[in-house]
Amino acid sequence: MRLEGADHHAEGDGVTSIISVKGLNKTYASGHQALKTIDLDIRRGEIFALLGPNGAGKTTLISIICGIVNPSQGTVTADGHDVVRDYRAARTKIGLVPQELHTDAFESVWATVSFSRGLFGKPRNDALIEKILRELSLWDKKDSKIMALSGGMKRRVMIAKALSHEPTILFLDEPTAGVDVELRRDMWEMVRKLRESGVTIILTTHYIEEAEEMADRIGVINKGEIILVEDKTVLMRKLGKKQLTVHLKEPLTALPAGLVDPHLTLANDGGDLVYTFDAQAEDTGIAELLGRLSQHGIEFKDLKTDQSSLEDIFVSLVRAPQ
Ligand SMILES: Nc1ncnc2c1ncn2[C@@H]1O[C@H](COP(=O)(O)OP(=O)(O)OP(=O)(O)O)[C@@H](O)[C@H]1O
Repeated sequence: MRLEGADHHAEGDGVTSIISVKGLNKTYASGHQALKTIDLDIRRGEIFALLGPNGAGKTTLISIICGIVNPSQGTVTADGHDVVRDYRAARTKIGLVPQELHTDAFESVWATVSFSRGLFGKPRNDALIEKILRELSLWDKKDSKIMALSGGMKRRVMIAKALSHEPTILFLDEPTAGVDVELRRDMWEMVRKLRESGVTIILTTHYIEEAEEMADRIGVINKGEIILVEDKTVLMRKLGKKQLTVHLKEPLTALPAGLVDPHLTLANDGGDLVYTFDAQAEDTGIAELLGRLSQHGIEFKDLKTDQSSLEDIFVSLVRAPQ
């Protein structure tokens, strides 16, 4: 679907940013500092995945951008509007799909979605609601009561509601939590279609595979700080390691002295030698390793290489001492 409002705001370096977060701090009344000086730009038209362990501050950050929680310090603009000073204008640019599905179970899909548009003070637009429902494969359910829908359909209704006032920014908080694999793939497809229509999408997820599959850029938040923002492909190239597993003919109880190397470990009760190397390096060291194995009379049955996943990268990032 084509949504309006594609006016551009320069980010300075030529890339246009739709959300700009500057010096954002949040300390709750309890004294807990949930966000520590966050600076973040979301580019217009991208799918941005925000990853972080439980309690890292994802919900706090999203809630501030959506104007639900007030910042202690700093500023946020959403599509050119300050989210505090210009709350109403900023809020109309944003659609939020929360994790919990709370809609009136007794209402029809049509009524739920069109009522939501009205809440933003937008005039009735049946053609638009029809378009949204068709895009989300909900059109034949338009007269169904929400309670009669499957979990996957209810989620679509939440997305339709969030899109009903034609936002340019869509937040999806854990869009596929508790959804089965097939539905998850459908959801990914739908999110891609939305992006093609010009909506900027920010999603939080616990399924790293989801970020790996969908995101253009990835931000990692840990203990209230953004510790990394990077293009997904660059991130995986830069931080990704490869592993070569050598399945040995005869298991080893220990590495021979001449083979001791920080990149080499024994696994699988001595049946495998695991060599970790930098896939980007000019010389991976594999040829030399195989030479050394033959010098020590170590024979192998098979070789296998694996690329570390985004999950491995994420775990190593949030575990690293800050
Ligand atoms: N209203 C509040 N008052 C006090 N502390 C809060 C409040 N809301 C959140 N926190 C605390 O702020 C920190 C960040 O919470 P937040 O919900 O933003 O994290 P999160 O990354 O979204 O976590 P999750 O993945 O578990 O939803 C946590 O330590 C949380 O306990």
